[in-house]
Amino acid sequence: MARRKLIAGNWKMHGIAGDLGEITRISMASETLSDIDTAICVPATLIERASEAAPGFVIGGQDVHAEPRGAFTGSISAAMLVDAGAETVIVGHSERREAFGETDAQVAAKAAAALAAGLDVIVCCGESLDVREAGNALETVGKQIVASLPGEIPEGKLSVAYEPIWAIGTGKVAGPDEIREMHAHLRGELGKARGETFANETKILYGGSVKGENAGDILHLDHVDGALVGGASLTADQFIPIMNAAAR
Ligand SMILES: O=C(CO)COP(=O)(O)O
Repeated sequence: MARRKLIAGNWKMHGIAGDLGEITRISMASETLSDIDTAICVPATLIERASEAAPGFVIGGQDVHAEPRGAFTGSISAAMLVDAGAETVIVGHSERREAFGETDAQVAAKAAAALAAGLDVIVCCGESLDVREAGNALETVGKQIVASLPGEIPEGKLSVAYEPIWAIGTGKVAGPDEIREMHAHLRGELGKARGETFANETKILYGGSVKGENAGDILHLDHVDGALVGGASLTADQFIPIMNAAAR
């Protein structure tokens, strides 16, 4: 089954209004690549302006609260993201799991809230270097992703991003065999947990030091349906070559 590739950028805590030109340029390039999907997940402060700067281009958030409203200082609800113009959101990024202690169950609740508001969701998973070196990466990440999925998942609304923590922002990329093996394992686990149809339609993205120079080698591996890109999503000059590699 052919899954459309998704190239999603995660700006993390980078970007102010003066950087929106990068999104405009990325958006214009995406219009020429009709076979792939593209999105940029910006800081919450930029969602509305990025949506206005690039009409028709998918802008996303980087986190969402599981509750619809309430006394949660500093948090953003799914409805607020939609109101600002977001169409997708990342949940369960390892930086949030590590820095804010987010559990699989909390990630699943966030994903459920986002889906209920009509957002697409990218659920992240990935192992630490210790886990990889102990030989437990497949088992750990397989369990993590299954436990991070919400109960109800409308068709085509959820993607998974496999991001080995040791490859994020380090310039170290997982090897082709490691990526292929993990993605195949995750698809198998998704199949066992949610059925073959769900497993086959769910995009599994790779993330961790993806750049224009390595994207072509990663994006056409079996079971790799796109990329979640950090540093190289911050400028059009670096992001567009990754989009082009996906479209080849
Ligand atoms: O964490 C990532 C994307 O969510 C990956 O970041 P880098 O591409 O900067 O390694």
